[in-house]
Amino acid sequence: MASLEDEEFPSTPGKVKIERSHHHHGFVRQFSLVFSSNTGTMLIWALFLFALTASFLSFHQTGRTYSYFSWADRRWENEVRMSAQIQRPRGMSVLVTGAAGFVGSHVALALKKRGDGVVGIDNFNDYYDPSLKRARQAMLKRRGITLVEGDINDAKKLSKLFDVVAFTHVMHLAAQAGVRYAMENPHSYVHSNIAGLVTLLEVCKAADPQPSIVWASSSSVYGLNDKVPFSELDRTDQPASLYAATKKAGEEITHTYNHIYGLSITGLRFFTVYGPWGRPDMAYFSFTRNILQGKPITVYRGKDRLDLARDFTYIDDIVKGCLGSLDTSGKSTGSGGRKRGPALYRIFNLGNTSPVTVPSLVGILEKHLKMKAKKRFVDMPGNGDVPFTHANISSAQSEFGYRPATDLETGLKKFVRWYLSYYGYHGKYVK
Ligand SMILES: O=C(O)[C@H]1O[C@H](OP(=O)(O)OP(=O)(O)OC[C@H]2O[C@@H](n3ccc(=O)[nH]c3=O)[C@H](O)[C@@H]2O)[C@H](O)[C@@H](O)[C@@H]1O
Repeated sequence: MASLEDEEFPSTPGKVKIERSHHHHGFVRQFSLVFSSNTGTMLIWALFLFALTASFLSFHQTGRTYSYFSWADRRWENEVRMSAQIQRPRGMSVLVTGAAGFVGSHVALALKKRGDGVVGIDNFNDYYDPSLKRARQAMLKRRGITLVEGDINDAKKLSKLFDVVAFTHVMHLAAQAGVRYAMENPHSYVHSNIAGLVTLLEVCKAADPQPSIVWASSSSVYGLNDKVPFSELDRTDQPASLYAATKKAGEEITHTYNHIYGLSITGLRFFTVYGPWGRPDMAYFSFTRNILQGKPITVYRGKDRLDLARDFTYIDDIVKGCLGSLDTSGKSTGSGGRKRGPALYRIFNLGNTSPVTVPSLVGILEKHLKMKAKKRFVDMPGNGDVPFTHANISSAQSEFGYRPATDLETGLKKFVRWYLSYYGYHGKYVK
């Protein structure tokens, strides 16, 4: 299915969005061209082609605008509907963007497990090894979750999904992540975290009923803020990386959609999430790989050789926070492009509330791996890193009982166990 989907509907970065009306205009333009030519043969040919197209369309027509695309045929629709089916009283049907990603795959599984309907979408980009994303997809598939291959910039594909399923919620986790990579590929951040976000919001705004939206912001929005622990009320106007800036922009953009169109929006500021099936670009993951392969690791140090620290948060805690947010998000209030009343707009920190330094992280990994790391200390390059993060989580705690339960030592043990079972001791499958 995926390959056919690709052929019919390639979703590449920078691809121009085609509005529904453009088809119509194109058609009219073609027609007037035919009429302006004076050759009878042309006219006959045009009529013949028109009849052919019309019969093709009516044959495949199911009352939906784009049902004649083969990726969106009956079989495809049924599969999507099945995946979205709710199997508990008062359950929800959730569109999870970035469902082949680290947090996305975990959240999708947790929702399905408790009886909610789930459909995923992911563009399977190669920011990190796509085979890991495919393995997550296979895991979701085994649990009855369909993952559609597509980019969140593809408005047509998103609208089609909303035509097929009246999603009650969107868990928006598709993004260009990574703090330091923003210097290498700035436009990928704008593409996914800004343009993609707006496309998704436009589709959600137009959907009837509108879904409630929960999405991933980032602890990095606190930037150069040095008041600890970070509270949602602290200033977030001094981002240290383009990544952080695009997440901050997302918070402002979602606010406008809440304000104008009545979309219920919850932004979650994740604090350095780690765990099984994690992201290979993150420090705990690449350190593990390098330690096992006997390769050196680079440990950054801050000003005056101060250790950097992160409020590392275990994936299961983050998943609980995501589900808690979905459960308390209330309804969107708009329809037909206008809001009918106020809708929730919320922002929560989801952290662990106990920062750990990077050298301590390495120490824990050494212990679990029973191997010594070859550490190279390097002064923190000016590439977007912040010296430390530390979440105040009282807001999420009082709103939906968020209470992180896994410390770094325990969480990394689970990660290492997964890593060894997935890649093997020698990491021979690691690229
Ligand atoms: O909290 C967040 O919102 C962010 O958390 C992480 O960003 P970061 O905390 O920088 O996570 P890592 O890239 O795993 O780095 C963790 C620590 O290790 C350090 N590090 C990283 C890489 C390296 O080679 N050496 C090294 O010492 C970093 O400076 C940082 O202090 C994620 O990668 C971001 O996508 C996410 O948005």
